Amino acid sequence: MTFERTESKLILRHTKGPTVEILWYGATILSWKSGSKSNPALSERIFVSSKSPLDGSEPVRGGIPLVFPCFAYPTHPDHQKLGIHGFARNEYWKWDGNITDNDYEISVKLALDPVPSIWAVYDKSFHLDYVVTLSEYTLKTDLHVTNTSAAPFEFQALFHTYHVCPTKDVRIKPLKGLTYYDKTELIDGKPTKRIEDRDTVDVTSWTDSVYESTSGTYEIRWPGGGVDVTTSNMDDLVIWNPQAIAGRKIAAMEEGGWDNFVCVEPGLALAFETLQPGKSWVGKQEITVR
Ligand SMILES: O=P(O)(O)OC[C@H]1O[C@@H](O)[C@H](O)[C@@H](O)[C@@H]1O
Repeated sequence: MTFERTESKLILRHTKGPTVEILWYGATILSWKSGSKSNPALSERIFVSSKSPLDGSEPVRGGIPLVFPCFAYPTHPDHQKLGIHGFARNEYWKWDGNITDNDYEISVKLALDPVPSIWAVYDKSFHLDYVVTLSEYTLKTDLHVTNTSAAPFEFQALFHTYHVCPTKDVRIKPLKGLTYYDKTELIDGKPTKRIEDRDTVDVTSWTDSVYESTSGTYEIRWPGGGVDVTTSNMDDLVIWNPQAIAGRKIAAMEEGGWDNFVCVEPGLALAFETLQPGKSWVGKQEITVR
């Protein structure tokens, strides 16, 4: 078990072989190599476009970008100066310690506090902790939000996880019966509200769906593989894949990249969480290779 801090990233190494790489920029998880119980060979579980800059000039196109304090373009009056998905994914995070380091798991903490570039666009005082834990077949991400200001504030948060998979074959469940907002079909600029009637959801065409009040436990499967995702305090789930039609408009997306991932994004994406002064909130994601 060990971890290594370089100028650009933090690397975790589990004694059984799995590794995780976290960029200081955005605290973005860039890589998770893990085997599974049925196939111990290590393979990459997180997609990053080969065209993505990793130098802090723009958010990583892939990985697990952290979305805070607004999901998508801002709608809340407190967020009007923010860009899409807020600022957490495009600020440099700081090392905040090694929590556990044993044969079972290794766990580290990164932190983000307001800096002038954040104060310029957001006037709430906050503290973010990001705890990343690696065990043999599982990656856990915990985002802690603390209100360090004198008044309540409202926020959204989300793990924008790009799972490596064969896009045409991947299926996600259980989402049947849930209300979702389809952002690929706008009516008067608003996503179309639908009820999911499929047992399993695919991303064989351009998909940008925000599911409301989800179960918090998901199965992502493709022939010969898959992952299980469990979450805590993340009420909604976004399923996104741009396919060629929207993917070719993204400069940092490699040609055909959309064939190799699905974004399954647990978060608070629709309503806002209210946090009282001095209080903390924790949102969690746990991904286990099948
Ligand atoms: O291009 P970005 O800012 O990384 O966002 C990618 C996608 O992120 C998803 O979460 C949104 O639902 C999509 O609408 C958006 O296109």
